[in-house]
Formats: sequence, structure tokens, C-alpha cells
Amino acid sequence: MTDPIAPVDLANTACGFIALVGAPNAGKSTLLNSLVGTKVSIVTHKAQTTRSQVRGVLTLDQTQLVFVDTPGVFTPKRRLDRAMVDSAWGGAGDADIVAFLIDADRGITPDIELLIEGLENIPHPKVLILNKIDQVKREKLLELAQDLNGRLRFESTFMLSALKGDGVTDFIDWCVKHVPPGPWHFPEDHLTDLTMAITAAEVTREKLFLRVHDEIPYTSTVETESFKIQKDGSYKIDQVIYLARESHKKIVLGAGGQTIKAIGAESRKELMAMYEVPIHLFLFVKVREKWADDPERYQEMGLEFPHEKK
Ligand SMILES: Nc1nc2c(ncn2[C@@H]2O[C@H](COP(=O)(O)OP(=O)(O)OP(=O)(O)O)[C@@H](O)[C@H]2O)c(=O)[nH]1
Repeated sequence: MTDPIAPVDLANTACGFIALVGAPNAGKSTLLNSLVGTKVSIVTHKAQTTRSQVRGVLTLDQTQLVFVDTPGVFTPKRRLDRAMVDSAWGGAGDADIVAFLIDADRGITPDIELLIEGLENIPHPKVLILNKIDQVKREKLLELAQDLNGRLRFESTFMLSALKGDGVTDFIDWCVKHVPPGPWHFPEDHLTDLTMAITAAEVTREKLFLRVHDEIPYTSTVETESFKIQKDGSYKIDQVIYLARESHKKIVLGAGGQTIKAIGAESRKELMAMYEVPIHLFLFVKVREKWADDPERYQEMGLEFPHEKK
């Protein structure tokens, strides 16, 4: 932990970007939150929750570690999938260190094969992280570590539980020793690069993901249209949930508006706890059949719009 009394020697700082890369559901967002010590990236049990890069910042004495949560890598089918996978590889390519995160319980899946192939072309130092050790026998962990170390060069292998926090400090300690000298990228008290408007949209998207029918999360998106700090210190937030089908609207609204009310209440509660001010949250639902082909929506999500392949 940073000693608040110790002055920072600005001529002797270190700073590095560490990309967390892996298949969907490996636990990247959970690990990012555990590393930073607070929730900066949304987490659900559903695959493909993270859609763009989310940076979480941990500043310890002279060293700043910038962990980059990336979307899971899988074989893309739709335009949005392609944008997410491109964003993940962009995160890996821009980092100083790439941490390859594996759900040790699932082992080597076709997505992992895809990742191994892609990571072979990334020259940065890599570490292997076997996650979810709370669910896996030691024998299986050792076998996996041996297998993966035989296929890619890793500087180190960590076995941890992002959820329980076991082993996370060892990974932080390693990063502190291996990031390059250089100026900090973020002010000392910053925890993430996400704006409050984007964070608020992400929190609502998480609640939507957790509440509704399986298909809807992948064909919906949430945007904050307006985020105002009121004179009394409260925040007034207007958000739009974009849906791709008229039939989804009924599901998201629920009987007598019950479902959307519950999503709004859960999101508001979390945002109040996060910002410690009263929150006035207004959710609107819009059906835009082609939102996933609209460049503006990608810009809002922090993604490059992938043009059709020729
Ligand atoms: N038991 C166990 N579950 C975990 C652990 N880490 C993450 N999970 C769970 O795994 C699921 C996926 O976690 P996420 O952090 O959203 O995974 P992700 O890799 O960011 O997923 P995408 O957004 O699909 O890329 C959630 O239900 C987490 O609670 C762990 O160490 N142990």
C-alpha cells in the first residue's frame, strides 16, 4: 500500500501496462477488480460481458501498474464480435506485459488454441495465469501449467483465485519488479480511465445482463445520454437501452414495467454505493434493429467500427 506520508520521488518512478487476455469468462474482469481493490469492470456469469478495454490503475509507492481488462477472445460471428476481439488483440499489442488468463477448471478449449496462435505473434513478455484454483485440483493445475509452458514462452506462471483473492498479491509483486522505469500515466488517486458516464452505463448493462433472457444481452447496449451533477450534489443520469428487436422490448420492460424497474433499482443502488451521493436514474428503451451496424454505437462503446471484409 502507498504510505500517504512518504513523498514520491518523481525522477524514479516506474509504470507499465499489463494486458489481461483470455477466453470469454476466464475471470479477467474479476481479476482486474481484485488487483485494483474495487469494482471498475463489470462481471457476470455470462460470456462476453466485457466489450472494450477497461483500465484499472494500482499505484504502489514509486510504481504505477495499469491493468487492462480486454474482451474475451473467441471466433467472431457478428460485427460486434469482431470489434471486441480486435480490441482484445489491440490491448495485448499495446501492453508492456501480457497476462494470459485461463479458466483452469475448463482447461484447453478451442478459444485457448486461438489465443495461443495469436499470442505467438506478440513479442512482449508474457505470463501465464491459471485462474479459479478454488475449483480445481492441484494435479490438474500442474498438468495445465506444464502443457501451456511447453507451447508458449512464459516468464512466470501464477495460480490464483481472482474471486477469493488467493495468489493475487504474488502477481502484483511480480509486476512491480518487471514494469519499466518511466513517468506515471495516471494521477496517483485514479483507479480507472472510464468516465462516470461510461461506468454508469456499464453498471446498468451488468444489471440488464443478469436480469434478462439469454439472447438479449448480446443484442443490446446501454448508453448514458446525459449525466448531470445537480446543485444538491446528487447525480441525474438518463440512459438508453438499445435493443435489436421489437419483441425484446416486452421482455426488458416486463409485466407492468416490473423488469426495467428492477434493473433501474439495482443499477441505482450500486451507483449510490459507488459515488456516495443520491442518484436519480432514468432508463429509456429504444428499438434500433441495426444498432450493431451503426458506427456511432461503437464509438460510444470505445470500439473501432469494423468495416465489412472485402
Ligand atoms: N470460482 C471462481 N469463479 C470465478 C473466479 N474468477 C471469476 N470467476 C467467475 O467467472 C465468471 C466470469 O468472470 P468475469 O470476470 O466476468 O470473466 P471475463 O473473463 O471478464 O469474461 P468476459 O467478459 O466474457 O471476457 C463470473 O461468474 C465470475 O464470478 C475464480 O477465481 N473462482
